Amino acid sequence: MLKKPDALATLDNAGIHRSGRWLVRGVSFSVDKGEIVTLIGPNGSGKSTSAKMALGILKPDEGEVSRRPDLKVSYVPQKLTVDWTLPLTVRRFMSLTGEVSASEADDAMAATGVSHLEQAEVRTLSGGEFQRVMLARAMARKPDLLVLDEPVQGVDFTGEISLYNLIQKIRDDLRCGILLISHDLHVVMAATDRVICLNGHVCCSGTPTVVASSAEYKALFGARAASTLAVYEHHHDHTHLPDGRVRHGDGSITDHCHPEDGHHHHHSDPADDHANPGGGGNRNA
Ligand SMILES: Nc1ncnc2c1ncn2[C@@H]1O[C@H](COP(=O)(O)OP(=O)(O)OP(=O)(O)O)[C@@H](O)[C@H]1O
Repeated sequence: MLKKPDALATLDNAGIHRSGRWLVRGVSFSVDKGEIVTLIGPNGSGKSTSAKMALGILKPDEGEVSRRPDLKVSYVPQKLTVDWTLPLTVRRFMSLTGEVSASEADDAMAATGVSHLEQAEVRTLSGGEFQRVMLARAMARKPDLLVLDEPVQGVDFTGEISLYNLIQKIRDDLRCGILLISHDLHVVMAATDRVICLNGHVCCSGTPTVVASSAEYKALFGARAASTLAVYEHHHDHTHLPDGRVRHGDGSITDHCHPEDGHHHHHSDPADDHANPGGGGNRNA
């Protein structure tokens, strides 16, 4: 594979062999500077294993993995092994490893909207607050490559949309590459440049639209899944006022948003509508 000058990490035909079997094999993809790459695939399909090769945590048993020299990576794993019975404030948690200065921690907490939680105990945080703190901690290190393993787990879907917006903002601010492992087969964030669909090997890859319409994706997940691969888009069609009322795009104000106005729905890419006749990729349907 020809190495691209902007590539931060490149997997070339990489495989991991454990306990007498290949966990993944023949995996090739790269993450470039400023790019968001999303890994999808069923449970056990090798998403985390592939991400760990990109990070350099796992060495491939065949094929090659290369990373830009001096690449700074931040990794938010799927699970943390921390003894949560110990009291630990968000502020302390931000700088546990000692790599982040107080002002870097301040900036990151402000960017992810968790400054007000500085003195809160980490174990008391809600799922969404915890994910934001994890993101703040990862971005404070100003990585070139940020790897997020299922960053929206335990987050409701309005929260998901705002987390996805936040991830996009981190990419834009830091100009870093982001490798995102998605917990949801059928929803990828709109800002994803490339989707890699894994099933022990790369099943198919490309833009979200290309992946949704590929025969391999349909064979793996079924035609129904293919017709519902939705792409998150955040439409600012109304704003929530502090008193709980809602101001709509046309300026009118109501007590709450109408269920039929598209609020909290996942919209598919308009360009994708032909592939998506079943209701605009609305996961609520
Ligand atoms: N050290 C190991 N030894 C043996 N098998 C392993 C090892 N690590 C992972 N596996 C197996 O490799 C496969 C791929 O695991 P991986 O965690 O990469 O999948 P995943 O796609 O991230 O899954 P999930 O969506 O469930 O998080 C799984 O079947 C897992 O049980």
